[in-house]
Amino acid sequence: QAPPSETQSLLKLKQSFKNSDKILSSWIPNVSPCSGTWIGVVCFNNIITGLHLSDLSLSGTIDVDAISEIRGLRTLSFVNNSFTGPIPQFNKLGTIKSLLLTQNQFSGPIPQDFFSHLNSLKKIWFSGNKFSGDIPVSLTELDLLKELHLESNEFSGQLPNLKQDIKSFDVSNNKLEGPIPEGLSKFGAVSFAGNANLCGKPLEKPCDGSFSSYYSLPSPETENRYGSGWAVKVIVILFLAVIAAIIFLLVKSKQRRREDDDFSVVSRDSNVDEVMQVHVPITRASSERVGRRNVGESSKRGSGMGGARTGIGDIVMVNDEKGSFGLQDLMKAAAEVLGNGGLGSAYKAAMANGLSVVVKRMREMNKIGKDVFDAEMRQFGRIRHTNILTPLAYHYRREEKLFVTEYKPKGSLLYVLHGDRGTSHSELTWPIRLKIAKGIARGLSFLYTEFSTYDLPHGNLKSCNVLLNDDYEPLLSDYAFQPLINPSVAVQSMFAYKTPDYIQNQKLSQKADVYCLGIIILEIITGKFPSQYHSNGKGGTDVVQWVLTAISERREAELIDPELQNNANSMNQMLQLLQIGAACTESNPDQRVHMKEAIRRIEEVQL
Ligand SMILES: Nc1ncnc2c1ncn2[C@@H]1O[C@H](COP(=O)(O)OP(=O)(O)OP(=O)(O)O)[C@@H](O)[C@H]1O
Repeated sequence: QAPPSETQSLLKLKQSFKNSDKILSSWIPNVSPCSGTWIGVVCFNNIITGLHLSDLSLSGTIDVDAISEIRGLRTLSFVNNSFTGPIPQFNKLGTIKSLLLTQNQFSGPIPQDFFSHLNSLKKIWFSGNKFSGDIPVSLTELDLLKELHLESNEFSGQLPNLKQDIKSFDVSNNKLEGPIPEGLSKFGAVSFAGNANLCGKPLEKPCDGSFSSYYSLPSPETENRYGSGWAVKVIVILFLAVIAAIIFLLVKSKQRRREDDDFSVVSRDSNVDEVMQVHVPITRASSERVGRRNVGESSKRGSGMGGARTGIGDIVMVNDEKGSFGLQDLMKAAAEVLGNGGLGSAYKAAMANGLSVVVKRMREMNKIGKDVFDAEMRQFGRIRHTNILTPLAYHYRREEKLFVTEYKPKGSLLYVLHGDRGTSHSELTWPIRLKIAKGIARGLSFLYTEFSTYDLPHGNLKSCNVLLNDDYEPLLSDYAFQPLINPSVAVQSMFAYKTPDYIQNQKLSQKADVYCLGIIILEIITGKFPSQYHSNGKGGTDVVQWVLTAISERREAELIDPELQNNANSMNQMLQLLQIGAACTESNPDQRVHMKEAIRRIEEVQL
């Protein structure tokens, strides 16, 4: 039991939030916060060690005094909520190790001495807010700091000289300027991208004379040694280099403006944008409601200027097994909105040559340079496996990337399992469901070889990312994206980040993919929509908990989808698959089966 005073503190904290009555309805006085029922409260040996209040749409104020009364608290997460205003006084929480505020609307400067008494801090994630002003210099005092994520804010000024042994670092997309301190130059250029005035290693932009104030001027001794003639030569060379850089940038920006214009048809069609706000993941009818339209029709600018100037080069084909197409073909295609997922919006384009494709506008991949993106896409384009959806083409712009795949008329496993309960659903017999489970396992086995060095060879495995061929052979999509996506967005939109591994310990390994596989298996066998797919956990069935309880009470048979009842002879095999799903969703990743073992066990299940 947690001390009663700490229960009171949490209830005080709850009061400080808006709308918490519903969202934190599980926080009630007569039940211990460590009973396992209080949403977001993490305990170890009945000591409250973490508050993981992510993805809950919380807003209002945060009663930091109440939090400071919880003595064992080490992790505080408010990731992806709606808090606004200046940073709360978290600097009162002297023993905190992880402070995660990513994706809120916090704004304004952070006091320079904010971190001075937070000596235990290891992880600071403030990305995706509106923090401004200088990055606090007191960060340099945090000896234990391992992860610092400040990307996508409005920080300005110079980077402090951080000398700690930081493992994960990102300040991209701010307004920082000046040289990158030597201790930080070990991080890749993507960690600094989107700051127009940063210079030095690892950016390709050397610090020129305009930043001379950041460097010590040559000492009189050096002056004497080389003489003033040497200084004049350096100044002339620098001057010429600056002129050359300006000409280069002018030419580049002209080119970029042209690329932007070329793509105006697809990316700036205001009507398409408007309807793409609607999230329509399950019913196919929803796309029909939105209606059909020729994408090129609604934008004069696009059908005119874009059409005349663009060539096939605007779309880069990485796999031409279905034939080649260009931007013009896409512009003339009839478009239907399919949905607006976490990584971007998707629409179907039916081209005149009979080929229908899905164009996915990927948001928040702006960390990636064109060359790296091109190399990744070409690697994806070379994949040939029965259970993997190979992309056809891509389009790269700085602010937006498009990803084109073949349209699969049967839709996703999510749609077939839970969508309009039409004929497709009744076709989901036990043999078909087992075929789907085995196909998913084979696709994963392939990805685990092809992307074996990735932390997350899939990373976004869920039933809407399992498409079905006409014969129900499954095809995995949206795989291996993690290295391409801005971390703050990955946290919000990739399903691996919704696993207990990440929610409780902010750690991700290949075991997170195993957990996601487990959810799909339980979904296939129970026919239930997993509550895990909702970011606030509301709606659907908590399949993991339901299966765990039923197995411990030896009521497994009740879990099988009633629509599979007439496959009674295969009951043992269904229970065998259910047990694999349960093993994959074991909450402790160390005790969870490995992907290889899970795949082997799925392959063993007989009809
Ligand atoms: N190639 C495809 N053929 C047919 N339907 C597709 C195809 N690709 C995606 N879809 C469907 O279009 C809808 C929108 O897809 P999208 O990938 O944008 O979002 P999502 O899968 O719901 O979420 P996320 O972005 O997290 O993967 C989904 O229902 C998906 O199953």
